[in-house]
Amino acid sequence: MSVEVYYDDDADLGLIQGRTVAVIGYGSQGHAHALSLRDSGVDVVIGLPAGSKSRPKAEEQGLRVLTPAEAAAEADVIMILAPDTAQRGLYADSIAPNLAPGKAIFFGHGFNIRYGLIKPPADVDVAMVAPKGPGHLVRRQYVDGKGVPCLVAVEQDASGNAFGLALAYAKAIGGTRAGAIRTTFTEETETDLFGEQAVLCGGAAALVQTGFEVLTEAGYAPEVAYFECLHELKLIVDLMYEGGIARMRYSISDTAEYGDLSRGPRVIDSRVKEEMRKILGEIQSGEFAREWVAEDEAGRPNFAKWRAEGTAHPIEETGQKLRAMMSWVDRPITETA
Ligand SMILES: NC(=O)C1=CN([C@@H]2O[C@H](COP(=O)(O)OP(=O)(O)OC[C@H]3O[C@@H](n4cnc5c(N)ncnc54)[C@H](OP(=O)(O)O)[C@@H]3O)[C@@H](O)[C@H]2O)C=CC1
Ligand SMILES: CC[C@](O)(C(C)=O)C(=O)O
Ligand SMILES: [Mg+2]
Ligand SMILES: [Mg+2]
Repeated sequence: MSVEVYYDDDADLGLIQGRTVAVIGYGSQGHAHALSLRDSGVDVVIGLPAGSKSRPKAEEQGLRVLTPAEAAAEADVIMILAPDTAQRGLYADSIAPNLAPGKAIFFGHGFNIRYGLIKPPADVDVAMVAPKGPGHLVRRQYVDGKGVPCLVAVEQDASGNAFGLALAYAKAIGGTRAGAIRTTFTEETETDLFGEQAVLCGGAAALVQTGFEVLTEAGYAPEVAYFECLHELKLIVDLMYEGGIARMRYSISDTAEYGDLSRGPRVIDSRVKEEMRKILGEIQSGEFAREWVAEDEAGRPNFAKWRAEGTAHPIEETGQKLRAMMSWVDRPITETA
């Protein structure tokens, strides 16, 4: 592999155990980082606004909860795990006034640093520890004695040991058990945004909805269309996840494989690839970030409209009815470990 990968033996847990870490936000990532840091012997304090609905959850887990400003003032390392759009205001109001030389500010995603929305002073370390999985899986893996691979990056090395500190943090949440890959804020941010827009969320959701529409508009039963376009996707993705596209093709019938090889490139054709390049260009130029920040500042009118349209899509009603028949779909991955 051409990337640098670091494991438990490369990381010194002592570097983080001697510090107080403020985890700002207690959602998907925040709860996983905070609980695993604590279980790794790190002094943890949670930063949440007074009215936050996450407060009772953190307190029930025995964590000390302060306001973001109070937590940032106490901490040596401040991990920002609030929503990306909240981070700029949070930083200006609560974090920046409580930074001091020698402190470190950490992120779980590089958006605000990459697009210059947060500009920390030169005398603090700026690093990222970004698990490549949802927070609930990060926590579940840690509890099981395993880990989710992490991306680790340093944007600013004021102390001279920012990378060591970030690796220690990754070890404390189980990341170096699986492997921590060194990257940059730019690479993590741009690839993360591209992946979620073009392939994982945007691309996959549009593919599923469009396939469902083509079948139902042609008169096929929505229930049958749901099974073919959404339900079985998990089976196929699980095969790819376990052994790549080759493993999936090995497992399916020859009829399916011939259809895949001969028809797939007609669906995802050169026009789609060109559109993907355009989307990547908008991410690289900052156009997407400017659009999203403006949309958020305007109260998210398009976001709300598109979200409502997605919820009203006929595939959702069909899916709700069918999932009620599936006794095994009863443990959402959002359940706390
Ligand atoms: N979801 C994931 O699996 C992944 C997320 N990331 C990154 O991790 C970061 C956190 O995302 P995620 O865990 O999904 O976020 P969530 O939306 O799950 O949780 C956000 C948390 O921040 C709190 N919060 C909201 N506003 C503020 C504020 N102004 N100050 C302090 N806390 C606030 C929320 O409290 P309340 O309950 O009151 O709303 C909630 O506890 C993001 O940068 C994201 O890109 C990276 C990899 C994967
Ligand atoms: C794929 C979506 C993601 O990038 C993630 C869970 O990694 C996100 O921003 O939520
Ligand atoms: Mg991601
Ligand atoms: Mg993302």
